[in-house]
Amino acid sequence: MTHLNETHDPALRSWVESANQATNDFPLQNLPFAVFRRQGSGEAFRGGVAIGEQILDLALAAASGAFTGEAAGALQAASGETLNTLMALGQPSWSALRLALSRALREGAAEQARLAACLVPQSDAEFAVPARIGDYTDFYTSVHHATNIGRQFRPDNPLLPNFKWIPIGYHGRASSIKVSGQTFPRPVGQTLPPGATEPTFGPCKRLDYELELGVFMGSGNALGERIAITDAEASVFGLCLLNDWSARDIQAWEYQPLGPFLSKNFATTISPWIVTLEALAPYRVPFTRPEGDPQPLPYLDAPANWAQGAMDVQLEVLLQTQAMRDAGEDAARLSRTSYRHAYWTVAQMVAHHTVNGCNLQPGDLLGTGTLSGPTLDEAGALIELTVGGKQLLTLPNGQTRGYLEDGDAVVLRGWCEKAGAARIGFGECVGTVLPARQV
Ligand SMILES: O=C(O)/C=C/C(=O)CC(=O)CC(=O)O
Ligand SMILES: [Ca+2]
Ligand SMILES: [Mg+2]
Repeated sequence: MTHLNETHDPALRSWVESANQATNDFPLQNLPFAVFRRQGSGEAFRGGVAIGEQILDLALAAASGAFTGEAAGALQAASGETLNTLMALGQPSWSALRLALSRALREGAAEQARLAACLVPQSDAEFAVPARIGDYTDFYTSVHHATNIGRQFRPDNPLLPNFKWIPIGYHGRASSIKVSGQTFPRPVGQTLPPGATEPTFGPCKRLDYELELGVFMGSGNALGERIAITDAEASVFGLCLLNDWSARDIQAWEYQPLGPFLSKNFATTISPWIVTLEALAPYRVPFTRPEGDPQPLPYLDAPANWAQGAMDVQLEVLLQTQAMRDAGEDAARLSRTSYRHAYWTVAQMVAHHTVNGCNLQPGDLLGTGTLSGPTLDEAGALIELTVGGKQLLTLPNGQTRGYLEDGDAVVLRGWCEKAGAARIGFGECVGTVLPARQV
């Protein structure tokens, strides 16, 4: 599955000075992809790779003839308005491009003069959704989230018996996925007030976020074929941050028997940067299950999945209210966890999704599901942190929250760090709630 190579060497330094700062999300060992243009320029969007505080413009780099061979083909494929063409090329091409970028951005590289002319400061850039997302599926891979939220929705039966056998998911909505910076009006819809027998219509009163990672598919599979668990990771292009905004009161009324519908399809926000699985290789950790839990069925089981199927990605959620923004106060942290606690891995999600011959295509997006850790302060949604809105959170400025209010901005962050490896980060995923439209 994952192999460390020269691109992971923590001693590597870049001629882009800002990439060498220890706290930076985008050192030479990361090299995540986005689609960007200069803010307000009206230029075409094109692929870019983060390096320190800069973006290497991949269209300009391709035009400069910087690379040869497979890396040059991959660079060309990353020059368009979406990364789908690059994603479709497959893992050997992504890896060839990563190696060429790593070498060309290193201190002393012969390409420095040519590529220095292809840098755009991130502070001058605006981003787009990095791929044309044909389909979006959201999984439910955290047993802690499933148990906590199950207590709210199904007090008698919080964790349904299929959870430990099937990576549960629902088909989401691709059209309302937007990039970090998204604003959206509070959704309106039907809800059943407590004790009532008939629903009412109006603005959502229980608006929530969900802390997730998004999985961008690369090469995918043909209709009727399946991706074996042992091939699954090679078909994945990379990971981003994902906020699956959720209207809990709408959800509670509509979700049986077919699952979430209008409660989750009004907005989904993703981070601009996609961190490749190759960049995440140093942060792979063993996948574990509690003693006595079922062995996965054979199509969901592989030795490599146990050995290093999980990933230690640190995650946090922060909130900045309108009052905090007006007072110039930073966002306050609500919770922190790690992706390593997931009950199903990326490889299991892909193997399961395709086992019936369903085709995943380049640019398709899978959500991991809400990533809650084992303790309640590691929860990835307000419905868990506030126990259904009943135990209010107090923010540093004294404001309290059960669910989200208008003007609230939710910030997701992700990063990996440990001794002996370079720290790499995902940047941020920010979205802001606006007042509901007139109903
Ligand atoms: O347990 C339920 O009925 C509902 C669960 C969710 O709302 C979560 C969902 O979107 C999947 C996830 O994020 O884990
Ligand atoms: Ca979700
Ligand atoms: Mg959503």
